Amino acid sequence: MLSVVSRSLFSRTSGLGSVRCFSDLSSRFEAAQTKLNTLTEDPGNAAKLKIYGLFKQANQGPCNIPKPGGFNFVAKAKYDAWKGLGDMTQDQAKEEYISFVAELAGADEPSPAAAPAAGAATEGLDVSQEDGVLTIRLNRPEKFNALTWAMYTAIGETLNAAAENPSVKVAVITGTGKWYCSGNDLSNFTKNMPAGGPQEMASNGQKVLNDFCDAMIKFPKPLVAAVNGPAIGIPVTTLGLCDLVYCTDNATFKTPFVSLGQSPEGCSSFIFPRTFGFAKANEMLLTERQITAQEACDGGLVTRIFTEDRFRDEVDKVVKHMASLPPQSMRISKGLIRQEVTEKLLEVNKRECEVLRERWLSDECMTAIMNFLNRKK
Ligand SMILES: CCCCC/C=C/CC(=O)SCCNC(=O)CCNC(=O)[C@H](O)C(C)(C)COP(=O)(O)OP(=O)(O)OC[C@H]1O[C@@H](n2cnc3c(N)ncnc32)[C@H](O)[C@@H]1OP(=O)(O)O
Repeated sequence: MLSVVSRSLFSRTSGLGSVRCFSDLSSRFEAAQTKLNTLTEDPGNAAKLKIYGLFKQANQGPCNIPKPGGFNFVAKAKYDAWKGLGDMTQDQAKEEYISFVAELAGADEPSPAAAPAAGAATEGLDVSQEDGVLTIRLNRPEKFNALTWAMYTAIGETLNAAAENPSVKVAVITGTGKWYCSGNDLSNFTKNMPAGGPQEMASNGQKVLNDFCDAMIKFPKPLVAAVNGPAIGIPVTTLGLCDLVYCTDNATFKTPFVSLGQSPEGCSSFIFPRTFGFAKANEMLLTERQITAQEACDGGLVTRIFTEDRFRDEVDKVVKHMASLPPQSMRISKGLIRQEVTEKLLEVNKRECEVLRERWLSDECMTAIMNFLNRKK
């Protein structure tokens, strides 16, 4: 019977590395070792063996010792924990070690992943994390999940925190109820009127939107949109900033910026022509035609379509699989895929927000907004 893996083993795997490295990964690895020593709860044998194996792999690479013989069950358990990591690279083992310690530390105290809880404290937003998957859920179904300024800010801050939190491997944005999101809450323009009047409101809105889209552009891990129903406006345009987009077969996509006296945002002025081609992009951005899930998938904006009854399970399968993969390789791969466009998207976002600031002060926009808000009177 495997005797309890001694705490001394545990402490041996958490001593500070003798070689002081100065790469980011090495310093995060060293910090994780320090963190391990502060845990107050014994994580159990399985966790200690996992830590041991990852520590050996991180420092020495694949297991290079003979299997212990006889009745030394602890030595055999340690050998198996190390050998079982196969040819995982030292960097991957460091990342896994960091993530696992963050998860163990999460049991002791709020990990940076809990920082998104701030998002959860935002009305209309639920933020949760499980098995490395951070879920940002738009939750104001009575308004078809329309986005308030506070929601934009909280989503951006949540993504920025998750970017630096090793226990978050993948982020998902989705909606509650029948709608994914009906876009910017058009009452934002009246509810956010500061003492400085429309000029100050427009400048504030410009920063809120710019920071929100920048957070999506810069997010270094897989960002997945789970489009659970119809979408209008910014939730449609920012799909181009996501790495994977799944939708239900009843989802529809519409971008009515011109009729609202506004202009494209979410980098759609750059991404849509390159996704759909100019003719189809113009049909969306200028004629405002609503397109179906199939058209969005055929056009390359949507990765895959699922029927409503299978949607959540199918998306869960994909995101949990990605969350189980080596995080360093995932981060590097996404960086390579995005490397040509990231700087460009930051520039495009800045320009689109500058133009929108001017649009929000225009008579065309104010008239359109008032017409919407007064339409039921
Ligand atoms: C920081 C600033 C960032 C700015 C970024 C800019 C982004 C650009 C955009 O997003 S443009 C797109 C904006 N969205 C829209 O134009 C959609 C407006 N809504 C509608 O057209 C309709 O409400 C509908 C088609 C979504 C649904 O119509 P339906 O008739 O089925 O239902 P209601 O109209 O009665 O809606 C139910 C209640 O939900 C409220 N609501 C829905 N969407 C919005 C919205 N975007 N803003 C504000 N409120 C919205 C609607 O007012 C109803 O509420 P009520 O019951 O209190 O009247």
